[in-house]
Amino acid sequence: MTSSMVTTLWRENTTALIVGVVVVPLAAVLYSLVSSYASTRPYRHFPVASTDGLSPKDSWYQAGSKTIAAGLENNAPFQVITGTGPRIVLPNRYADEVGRLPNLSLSQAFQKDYMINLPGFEPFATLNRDDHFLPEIVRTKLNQSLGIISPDLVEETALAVEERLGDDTEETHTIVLRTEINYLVNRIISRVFLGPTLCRNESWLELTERYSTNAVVANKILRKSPHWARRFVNWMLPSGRKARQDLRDIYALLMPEVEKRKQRMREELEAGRKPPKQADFIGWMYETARERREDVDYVASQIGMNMAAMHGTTEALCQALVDVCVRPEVLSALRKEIIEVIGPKGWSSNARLKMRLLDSFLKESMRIHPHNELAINRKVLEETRLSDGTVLPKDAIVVVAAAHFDPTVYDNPNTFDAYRFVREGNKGNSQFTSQLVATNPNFLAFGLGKQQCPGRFFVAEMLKITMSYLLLKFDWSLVDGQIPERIKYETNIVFDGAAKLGVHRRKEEVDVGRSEF
Ligand code: HEM
Repeated sequence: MTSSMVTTLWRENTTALIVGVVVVPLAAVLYSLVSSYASTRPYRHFPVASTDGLSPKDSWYQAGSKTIAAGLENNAPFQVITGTGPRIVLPNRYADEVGRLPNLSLSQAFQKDYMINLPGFEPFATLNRDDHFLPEIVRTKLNQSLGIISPDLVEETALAVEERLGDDTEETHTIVLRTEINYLVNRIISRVFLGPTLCRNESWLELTERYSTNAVVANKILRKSPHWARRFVNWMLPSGRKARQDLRDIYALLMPEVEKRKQRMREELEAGRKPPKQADFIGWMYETARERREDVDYVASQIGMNMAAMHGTTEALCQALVDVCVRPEVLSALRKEIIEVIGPKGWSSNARLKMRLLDSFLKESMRIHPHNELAINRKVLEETRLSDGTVLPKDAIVVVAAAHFDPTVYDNPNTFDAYRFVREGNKGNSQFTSQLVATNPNFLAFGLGKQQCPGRFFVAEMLKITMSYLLLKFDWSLVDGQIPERIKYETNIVFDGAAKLGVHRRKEEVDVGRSEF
């Protein structure tokens, strides 16, 4: 090798080294910083809300509700600065219009909030696919199978309640509210999605609960971390590591079942037979994916679906029980209605529709204790001009404020009135619009418009069956007169994990486990 060749080789190696060690990482960091800045920069033309002299971001994290209230004082669109970037908040009068706009996306708004590109968050990614794979299965397969699902709901509720709360105890005992209700809901939902064997498999129930807790904790921390550092933070975080391990364990547990069910469906479909009419979420996913010729991560999708179904239902059921404890005068009226409806023949397909007071009570409970103060979370896919001229920039995230406490919408909005929606249903033609499952700008617990919650019919059925059980078979009481605390995070509100309720077995007046569907 000549000396000039050696020099050239040295130069090239050095250049490669500089490019590899300095330029590429620097460019990556710069790119991250620029995209991080771009995604967190406030939008032009929308005032930024804050309160208590805090910076906008601290104001959002430390006083989310007050920040929203401060912003709404001018009754015009404004923005808040969250950990995942600015968000435009629209007063409630925009709800109808925003719900109907075609170029806004719920899934894309959630993709940003739920770190879908990071390892360990795959179930959130499947839930929020752009092609609406899971919501479509709920809308088509699940909702059309409600008739065949109800007997399973009744049976699993009976078994799970008896196992967890006991059947013959004479003493009042205390339960950790969220833990018990979450177990019941997970088990009942898993019965419908996965059948009677897996839904009683303790490893499945434990792992799904643990994964969702770890993933939610990790997500909260990641939202507060700088955009560019999230991949690294996720790698180091104990909750992130645990969530990834939980996920690996769930894959090991569920994958053989997925293969078995896919095989069964394949055989049915290839033989030209219609798959049997039964609740089987994996089978439904297989059928839908086959029609669309798509690849699906069945395990991640199943967990994503369980989480979507479990979270709101657990909070709603916990809240309903607390509301019963605080308002014992409503309890006897609720029991009377349940006995009248299911007493003669047990559960039947239209029992749910006949429980008008329970329906109104549950709706009032969700109105007055919303799980989130903001609704209709959407990403703007194309610059959009609203009817009053407000321009929503492309890629902006928008949300709409609820009107649950607006005195022009609800009489005495701060008073819990179990009969509120029964009365409303008695007026004119509003029997349907006053039901728990009805969505409108005045009641946003299930969102509104094209992407409103497709699981709400299933929720209504499930809540009525479980509440009937829990109210006829048990008396409920506050522990030391303390109303269980709810914790606010940004504008989300959830029950404290340590909150407790007293429970005492009572003699039910009718056999609440009987059904004739
Ligand atoms: C009390 C319980 C529940 C509450 C409060 C609740 C609430 C919500 C809300 C607020 C949304 C967003 C809607 C929007 O922005 O317009 C949503 C979406 C969704 N919910 Fe529920 N939900 C509950 C239970 C369930 C259940 C049991 C299921 C499944 C069986 C489910 C499946 C979904 C799905 C798939 C979406 C996404 C819809 C889409 O992207 O088009 N939810 N839910």
